Amino acid sequence: MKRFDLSLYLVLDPGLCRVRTMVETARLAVAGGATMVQLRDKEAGTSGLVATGRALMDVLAGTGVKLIVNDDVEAAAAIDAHGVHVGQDDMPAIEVRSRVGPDMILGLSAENEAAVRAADPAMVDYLGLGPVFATPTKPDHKPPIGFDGLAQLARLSPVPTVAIGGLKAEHVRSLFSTGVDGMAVVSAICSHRAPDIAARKLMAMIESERRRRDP
Ligand SMILES: Cc1ncc(COP(=O)(O)OP(=O)(O)O)c(N)n1
Ligand SMILES: Cc1nc(C(=O)O)sc1CCOP(=O)(O)O
Ligand SMILES: [Mg+2]
Repeated sequence: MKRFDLSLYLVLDPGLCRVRTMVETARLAVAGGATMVQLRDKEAGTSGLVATGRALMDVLAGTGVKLIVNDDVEAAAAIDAHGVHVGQDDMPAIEVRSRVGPDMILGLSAENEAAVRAADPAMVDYLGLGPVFATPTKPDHKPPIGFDGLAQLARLSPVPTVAIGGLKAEHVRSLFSTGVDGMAVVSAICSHRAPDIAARKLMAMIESERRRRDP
């Protein structure tokens, strides 16, 4: 049984971390309550990802927070990361699974019903659903699905789900009423002047929303 908590999923972006390194941003965000971290750096190449990924693994050691590597299966294996995340246009999940073995967490993006229905729970551990809203963080994003589309996809999913795309603190209540298991953010934490404060506020809102729904 793989253990991971999608509640507050930080996706790192070196451009948006601005004054801090991704490693320092992750350290602060986890101190504030982030439950999962993804290393996403489109420019780094495998060797750059491996260097940053190893430093992230050091920072996350003992916290229980999982490190997921975006796109690059080779880097994920070299880092001995906890998992890898791929999209519909990346290496197919079945091939990723055959390369990383049964124990690594495998996340897959899904933006429509067909993609959710095609997800095989024997291969995939969670789905990233979105974008919920348009976002400048990923200029090539697919059409936004909104909360209604998100609720429909979450209902159909055979595995836990995390929503992504344009999500901020003011969305927590509506977001968790769709049935998703977590909220993935880039700018809401990376671009904040204090990533620990941003994460603490988001996590407090998530926990309060969960208590309200399930007292
Ligand atoms: C948690 C999560 N969900 C979705 C994505 C997007 O993945 P993908 O569609 O492969 O796009 P890129 O991130 O590779 O640009 C994600 N990274 N994380
Ligand atoms: C990495 C990513 N994937 C998306 C998808 O829709 O699959 S949207 C996105 C970027 C989300 O950034 P922000 O929280 O700053 O809006
Ligand atoms: Mg990808």
